[in-house]
Amino acid sequence: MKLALERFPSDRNRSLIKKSRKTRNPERQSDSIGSKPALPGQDAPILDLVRSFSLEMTAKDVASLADAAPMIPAGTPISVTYLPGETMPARVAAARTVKSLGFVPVPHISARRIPSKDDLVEFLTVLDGEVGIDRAFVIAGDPPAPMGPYEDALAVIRSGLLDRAGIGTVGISGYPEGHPDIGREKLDQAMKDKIAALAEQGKRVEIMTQFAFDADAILDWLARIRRDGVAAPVRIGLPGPASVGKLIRFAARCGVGASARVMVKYGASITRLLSTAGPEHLIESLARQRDPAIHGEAMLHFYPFGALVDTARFIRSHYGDACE
Ligand SMILES: NC(=O)C1=CN([C@@H]2O[C@H](COP(=O)(O)OP(=O)(O)OC[C@H]3O[C@@H](n4cnc5c(N)ncnc54)[C@H](O)[C@@H]3O)[C@@H](O)[C@H]2O)C=CC1
Ligand SMILES: Nc1nc(=O)c2c([nH]1)NC[C@@H]1CN(c3ccc(C(=O)N[C@@H](CCC(=O)O)C(=O)O)cc3)CN21
Repeated sequence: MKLALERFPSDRNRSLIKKSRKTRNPERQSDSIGSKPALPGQDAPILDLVRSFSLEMTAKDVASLADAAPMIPAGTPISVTYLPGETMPARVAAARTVKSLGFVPVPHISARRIPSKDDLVEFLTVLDGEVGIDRAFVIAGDPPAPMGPYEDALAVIRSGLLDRAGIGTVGISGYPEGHPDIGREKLDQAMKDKIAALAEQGKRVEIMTQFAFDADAILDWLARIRRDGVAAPVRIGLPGPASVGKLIRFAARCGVGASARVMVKYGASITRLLSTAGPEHLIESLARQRDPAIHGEAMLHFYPFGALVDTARFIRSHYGDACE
């Protein structure tokens, strides 16, 4: 906690930054008397949405997290993805780095990738003993069949092992655009079952969604799960700034829709694969259209896809006031 706070601009500097933001462009300021905000990205609906955002990293991103840390607010939850080909010690080391830099580690547990109960116990015991965690995210994982005893996220939750590591808040998945291999009814049922099982264990639940590019799909899905009685806070997954080629590659790999229509709306030029596209238009649309009475509690969860520094810089430069 201390480290990240120390890396923050001092209060004096912060007020200078705010002042310079306000006075940087007086013409734009006077525009804001009309319907347009003074600085895009710095008005209340957008800041409300961006505030309390979370991030994702892989075990490979440890070095870049140290570089990104000064730009990330202390206490930000940072998920550590459970990728194949990364070792358990590397995942634990990543969680330890997250914590030592003043953030909140959210290790992922990929049910289908856990070879045995002993492996899960060991992972959780080491996380508890060497890092100290309050949160985890439980996901089935991409393997078409389980590699060990856990068929899905519910099986990990029902194992009761999360208790041993002192985990109080458990993240589960959400799919604003559905899942290519799992039907909507099955996904809805799984979400309800996981929430019920976690409630029985006295755990807090947070839904962290698969990333998506389309504000309408996200808001429709949010409205639908709220109508179905799901009240848990939702972290809306969205990509950090990345080349259009990378966005399309990750979308294909993760089963996320990236139609030409949606990508153009997102602000990505699909004929320019090397150009960079960020989520600023998506965030703007979400902020303008969302209504807490319909969509419930919603925050943002950024997937940097290996570019943590770029994502942290993007958030700070576009939405600096949400980082205070
Ligand atoms: N949202 C994200 O960030 C990530 C999503 N995934 C994807 O999420 C899938 C499902 O994970 P959860 O939402 O936690 O599901 P879940 O554990 O809640 O399971 C929901 C239902 O789908 C079935 N199922 C689970 N994984 C499946 C798969 N790969 N293929 C076919 N059926 C499957 C389960 O048996 C269960 O009936 C993973 O398989 C993977 O494709 C994987 C990694 C990260
Ligand atoms: N169905 C599904 N499967 C997944 O594995 C998955 C999702 N969905 N949704 C998003 C998360 C985030 N995931 C990832 C996967 C890889 C990197 C990553 O950093 N990969 C490269 C570097 C990036 C690059 O290819 O340029 C690496 O070095 O491993 C990040 C996030 C995987 N995830």
